[in-house]
Amino acid sequence: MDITFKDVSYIYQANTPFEHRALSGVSFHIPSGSFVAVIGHTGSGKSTLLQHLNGLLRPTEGKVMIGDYQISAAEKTKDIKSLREKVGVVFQYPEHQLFEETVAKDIGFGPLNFNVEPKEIERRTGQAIKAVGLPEDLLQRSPFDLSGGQMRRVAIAGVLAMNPEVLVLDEPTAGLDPSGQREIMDMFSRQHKNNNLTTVLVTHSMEDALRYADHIIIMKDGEKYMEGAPLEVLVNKEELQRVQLDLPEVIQFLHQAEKQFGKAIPYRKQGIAQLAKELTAVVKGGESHG
Ligand SMILES: Nc1ncnc2c1ncn2[C@@H]1O[C@H](COP(=O)(O)OP(=O)(O)OP(=O)(O)O)[C@@H](O)[C@H]1O
Repeated sequence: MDITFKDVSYIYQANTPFEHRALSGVSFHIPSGSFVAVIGHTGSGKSTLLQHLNGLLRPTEGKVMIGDYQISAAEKTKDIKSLREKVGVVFQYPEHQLFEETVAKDIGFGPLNFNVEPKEIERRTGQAIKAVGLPEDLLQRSPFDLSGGQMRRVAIAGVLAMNPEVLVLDEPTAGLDPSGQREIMDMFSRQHKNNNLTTVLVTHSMEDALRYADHIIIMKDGEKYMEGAPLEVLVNKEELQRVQLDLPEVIQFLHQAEKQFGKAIPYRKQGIAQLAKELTAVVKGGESHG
């Protein structure tokens, strides 16, 4: 589904002494099928922005459009329940929301709420647990007997079992070990491609933004600071430093190599082995030319 923000502002606790403007005049368009990373310093408004995507928050000013749904302060959104069926949100630390007696019931909770038939719930539950890389024999266990990483996967499986068209991910790998982080992000990337999803990821990892996203939105103090293709936005050291963000490590490395060997190696998301080859060629080229 296409996602459009038109001059969206959001004020927490408006008209109280605690009023806080978390978003100011934010506009962007995400075409259906995109994988977008939203990055920005702590408090820049990323989570607030995400919560507009399934109508959990309504803009104080402006308008959010998701497919045919419109969310604004002025009008009531038609059929918000069906919007929530289509937009799956993985909140930060989603395992804190597990509560059922069995893993199967937790994964099937969302579809059950949307009146999906029991046979279909069973089918989706089986599919979702496999998708997150857990064995089916965990289905009858209590989610509270599992490890933290397994609980995270169960919570994610619950979102996948809704068969969403839009996947909204708020730092979904926070607190996992590095191999778990990579597995989960690769799984989201597969889901995105195989199910033709529109994915919006909030992350503090510049590496993940570079590796997985095809479009980047950078937030600063509640405003959109920059947006564009990863290889335009994430290579701009000065602009990133202004919002206290670092270049992704691979870009830092290539900048350093350029300083050292006097020749730039353009980054095109080539893998480590290919980069090593290109770097070797630069080093050897340097040697052979004296
Ligand atoms: N319920 C709330 N009431 C008042 N202010 C809030 C509320 N939730 C968030 N804020 C404020 O709104 C601003 C934006 O918060 P938000 O959580 O969207 O930022 P963020 O970029 O997601 O931060 P982080 O990276 O730390 O998760 C912050 O200044 C925050 O303190």
